[in-house]
Amino acid sequence: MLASRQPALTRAPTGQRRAAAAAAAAAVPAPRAPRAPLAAAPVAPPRLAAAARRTAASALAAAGLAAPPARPPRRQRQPPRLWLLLPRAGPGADGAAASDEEPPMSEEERLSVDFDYLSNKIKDTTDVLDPELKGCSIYIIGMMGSGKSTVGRMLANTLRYAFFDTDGVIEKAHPGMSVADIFREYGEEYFRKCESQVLKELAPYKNLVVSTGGGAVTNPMNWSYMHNGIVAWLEGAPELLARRVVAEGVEKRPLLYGDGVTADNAFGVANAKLTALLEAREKYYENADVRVPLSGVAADEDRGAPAAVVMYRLLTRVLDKIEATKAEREARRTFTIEGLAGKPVAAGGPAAAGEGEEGRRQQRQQRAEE
Ligand SMILES: Nc1ncnc2c1ncn2[C@@H]1O[C@H](COP(=O)(O)OP(=O)(O)O)[C@@H](O)[C@H]1O
Ligand SMILES: O=C(O)C1=C[C@@H](OP(=O)(O)O)[C@@H](O)[C@H](O)C1
Repeated sequence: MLASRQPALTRAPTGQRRAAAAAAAAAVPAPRAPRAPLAAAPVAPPRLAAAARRTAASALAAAGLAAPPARPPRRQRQPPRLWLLLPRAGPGADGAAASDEEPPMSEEERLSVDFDYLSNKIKDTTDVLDPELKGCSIYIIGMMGSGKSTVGRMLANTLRYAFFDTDGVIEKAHPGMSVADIFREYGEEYFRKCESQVLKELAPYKNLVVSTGGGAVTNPMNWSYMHNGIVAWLEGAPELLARRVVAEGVEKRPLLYGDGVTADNAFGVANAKLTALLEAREKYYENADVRVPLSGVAADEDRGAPAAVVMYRLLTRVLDKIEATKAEREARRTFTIEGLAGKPVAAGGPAAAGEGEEGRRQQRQQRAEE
């Protein structure tokens, strides 16, 4: 097995190392066969995909995390019940009821206040995206507090994917220790090795949503793992992120906490550190396949868009990306040759323009036009 051939967590004390290796082995079984990178990867045979789903579910159970619900037939799916998270639509939300004085509600605002509207949009987008994704995993990157874990969990439920949070997996491999404890006890370098190991072991699997730690993007090896799936960057202003991490308690995030941080200066310190970190890391985040803005409109301007809206934005951007990639591939496959009266020709020349009777008819017509 991968974990036993290659000690996963090399610097922990022996007892912990054994526990960590066992947890890592339980969390991520060895891949059966090496996988090609995403762009070239064929869809896994159904049995392999089902096996990956099963192993991911049992890995979750082994890690003490809730397994995703069994996947019901697509047609029986209900939209997620999110109305506790979002205010119900007010007057004017349906556009028609808006009075003359009220300006019409923008699409973005409507998504934030009209649960039924958002819910239908999520369902429609998921129905189109699902067959296009073909089980391709999604990796979520972004700074601390951008909502990677919150949105990732929601996304996994929506896509019926298994969910992994790299910080969470590392904590499970170190029973009783938080990320902050691991930083304090073994140092950041050790933590980064664990982070890489988790990404490496998850990389061969499909049907996963993986929320990464904010610093995972700085290691180039991690990109080689994450590029087995689609990488989405949750992009938000440091001030918004600082408000969130302070509200949650900065002690949880060792890079924002330390001597001299008090309740009074926590926001200022977090804001300054997040600003500096973002400046240093932006060039890495920019390698993402899709960028998902966190900005909110109207009443959400200060707190950012609700998590369900962020997830919807992510879904639409992933779909756009897949469609753009397909169109690009198609454009590369067909091109025109001067003198052929602007007729598109498939890659490989006129002989490859088409197959069967229609292909032969096209070739006859091209020859006649020449
Ligand atoms: N869209 C959102 N709107 C409001 N609060 C959010 C949103 N997304 C996340 N949060 C809150 O921000 C904090 C950090 O979120 P989390 O998902 O842990 O971020 P990350 O995993 O990127 O560090 C949590 O308290 C979470 O509840
Ligand atoms: O930005 C970073 O370097 C870190 C982000 C944290 O994860 P979140 O982004 O989930 O807070 C965690 O991995 C660790 O504290 C380091």
